[in-house]
Formats: sequence, structure tokens, C-alpha cells
Amino acid sequence: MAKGNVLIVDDNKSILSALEILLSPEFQSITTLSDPNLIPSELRQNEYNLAILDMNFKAGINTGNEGIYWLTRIKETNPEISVVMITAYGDVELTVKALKAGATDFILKPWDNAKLLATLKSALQLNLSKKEVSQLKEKEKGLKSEINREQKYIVGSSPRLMSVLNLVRKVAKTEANVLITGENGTGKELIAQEIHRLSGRSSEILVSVDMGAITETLFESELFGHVKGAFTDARESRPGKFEVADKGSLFLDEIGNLSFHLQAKLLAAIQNRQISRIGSNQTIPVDIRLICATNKNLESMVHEGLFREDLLYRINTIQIEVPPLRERGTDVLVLADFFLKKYASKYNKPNLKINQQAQDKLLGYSWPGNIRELQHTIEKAVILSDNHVLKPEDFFMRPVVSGKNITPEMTLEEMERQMINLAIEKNNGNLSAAAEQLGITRQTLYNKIKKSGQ
Ligand SMILES: Nc1ncnc2c1ncn2[C@@H]1O[C@H](COP(=O)(O)OP(=O)(O)OP(=O)(O)O)[C@@H](O)[C@H]1O
Repeated sequence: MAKGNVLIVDDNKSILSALEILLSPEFQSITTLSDPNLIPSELRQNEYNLAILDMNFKAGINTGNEGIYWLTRIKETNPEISVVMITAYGDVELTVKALKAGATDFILKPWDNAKLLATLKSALQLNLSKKEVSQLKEKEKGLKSEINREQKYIVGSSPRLMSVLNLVRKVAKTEANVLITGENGTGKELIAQEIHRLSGRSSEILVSVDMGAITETLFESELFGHVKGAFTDARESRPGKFEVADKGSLFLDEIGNLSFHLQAKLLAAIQNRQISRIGSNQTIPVDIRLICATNKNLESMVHEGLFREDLLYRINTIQIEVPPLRERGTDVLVLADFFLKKYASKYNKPNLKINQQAQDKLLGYSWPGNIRELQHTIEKAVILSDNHVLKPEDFFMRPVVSGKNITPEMTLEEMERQMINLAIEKNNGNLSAAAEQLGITRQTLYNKIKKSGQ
């Protein structure tokens, strides 16, 4: 398809129609204006790559100053646009002035069609390259923050985590949209990064957007970008996250926090695989792999009328449920050891160990804030530790409000887990005391906790 939106401004209507006929088959769209006063509003409403501008507007006053005036206004509104001046005179001085003021090139009337086309095509190419450069700059920014983000490993070996990672490996290679669900701090973002890393798009960028942190007013500009002048603060044209993620992956975190009417806008972009920047009618195709995450139950939000069903079906081609830490058995200890090493080295406290009673306490706690909570708990313990051995009193966890009550609908396994949690809680995380209370050995209790992670 021909590329390029062209604006032609000349007060001579026969020139406008001659150019329109000549250029229509060569470019995507041609718009003509005989009144230059309409230029600013036209540029605000539509995105142009190329403007062809008459040098002389007032009949009889061929100073060209009006052309230079309008050229300056055009460049102020859209610095990337290529402007080609038309003049009937080979006035060198004026042409130099126009080129200095930012014109890309000029053509003399009467023109030679082939030459005119060649000039316009190279002016268009210049504009497209500038646009690519600004898009690359945004990508570079994203890549830099990606590089600065430390490489994170998915730690753990529980069967529950292994089955998630198996699924990740299978879906990563496909182009399927993935919805990652799970409680806060379970590692949903880490899973999204792993999907991107194992996908065919890994050499391209993964762009993350926290939908919970975007205000309603910034939503469109953040996701779809804007052109200069689209709103008061839009001093420069800027691509949005969809454009920046082009050819890569787009990770929309906390998608359940998006308001109902913004969900419709997001759906349109995902469905059509194209966006328009705010203030522009031009559509831009985007090639992205979509990964979303939420800690909410979107199905019940659909039933309550809070989440669009059509959007849910778009984003959840594959759903990956990340299990809470309390269902990952002894992964708690593996992760605790991993974070212990990390923070011992960060705070320069080598040879730190977690003693058996403290390990029991970590294992017996239900971790409502999941891995993030465990990470912070270990970091705090490392910072405050006075000697090499970390004991139960070095770990500060939130007091747990007793979980669900035992109900007739529960399975035997759920009841057992609930009894174990209550006993551990009652005995302040002391597994030996909890085991005694339950009438089983400490080893049996340990095995049961481990088994609950399967
Ligand atoms: N298996 C894991 N191994 C190592 N670190 C992990 C693991 N899972 C999570 N983490 C770490 O725990 C923290 C929380 O993980 P992450 O931000 O991915 O969770 P999330 O589910 O996206 O959280 P939220 O729902 O609050 O956005 C991060 O620092 C992450 O690196």
C-alpha cells in the first residue's frame, strides 16, 4: 500500500487539483487547502508526513514571506514533517531562507512530473526515518531499563511450580495471548518475563505497563501515544507503549483494575491490532504478543458487570494460575535460602544461617503476601541480625487471622491443611509443639506440609 499522508497548501485551486490528481495514486492520502489559515487546525486534527507549501500567497506580493511564515508555523506544530516549498521563481535567496527555516526541499513551477515525484518521495522517506528514530529512542529507553533490571531467577522445585513452568515453556513459543492469575507477590511478573524470554520475540523488547498505576486521563496517551499539540502538555509527539512494544511483547499488569469504559478502548486496540495516537486519525499497525496479569477473579468480575466478557475472552487464550507460596511446600525454605544469600551479600554479612526453629517458623507461616513478603521478611532479618545464626525471633511476620473455618463443603485434605495451619499458628510457628498438639510426629507434620505443595 502507498505510504504517506500529504497536505498541499496553495491558494491557486487549479494547482491544487492538478497536484491532487497526480499524487493520489502515489500516496496514502492527499488533503488540499487553499486557505493557509486552516493549516494549524488541520495539523492538530490529522497526522501528516509531508506538506507541499506555496511560497507566495497574496497575489501581487511575491516576497515569499508568507510561505516562510507558514513553514515556521508548520514546523512548530509538527517538527518531524517534511515540507517541500513550491515557487514560480528560482529566487535563490528566498529558497535558502526556506531551507534554513526547515524546508526539506523545493520545486519550481512549472514542474516536471517525474522530478516532482522523486523530490516528494525522498522527502517522505526523510520523514519516515525521523519517525523511526523517535520510536527507536523510546525503545532504547525501554531497553535500558530492561538491561538495568537485574536478571531474576525463578527459584523453587515444588511440583506446583514445576507444572506452571512446564505450561510456560509450552505456550511461550506460540503467539497465544496469556493471562497470568494469582495472589499478590506470587511472581506473576516473573512468569511474564519468562514467557517473553522463551518466545520467538526474545530479541525484541518486553514492555510492562502497570494498569493499576495509570490514571484515566493518561491511559490513552500512555498506551497509544499522542501527536504534538494534542493536549496542553503534549509538547512533542510521542509513541505509546503499544507502538514501542511493536514486534515484541506487551505486559499489562493488574488488568483487573482497568475501568469499564477504558476496557472498551483496550479491546479495540487488541482486536484490530492497530492504534491511533491521540490527536491523529492515522492508524498505525502494531504487532505485539499480549501477556496480562491480575490478582482478581475476572470471571466473577464479568458476572458482576465489572469486566467485559469480550475482553476476557481476548486476553485469556491460555490462563496460567501461579500458586500461592503456602501451596508450594518446602519451596519456602529454598526461597528463604536464596534471599538469605542475596541480602547477606548485599549487606555484607557473610556466613548467615537460619536455625531449625526459625526454618520451622517460616515453613509454618501462611505467607499471605507470598514471595514478596518472604523476601522482605528475610531482608529485614538480615539487616537486624547481630550474629551468624538467625533465630525465630529474628523473623517478624504479620499475625495471621485464622483462615477459613472448617465447613462441610471442604475436602478432607483442605480440612487437614486448615487444622495444621491452626496448630502452627497457635504454637507460634513451633513445628514440634504443633505436631505434639496434633498427635503426630514432627517428621509426619513436616511431610504433610511438604505434600501440601503438590
Ligand atoms: N520463584 C521465584 N523465585 C525468585 N524470586 C521470586 C519468585 N517469585 C517471585 N519472586 C520475587 O518476588 C517479588 C514479587 O514477584 P512479582 O512482582 O513477579 O509478583 P506479582 O505476582 O507480579 O505481584 P503483584 O501481583 O503484587 O504485582 C519479586 O521481587 C520477584 O522477583
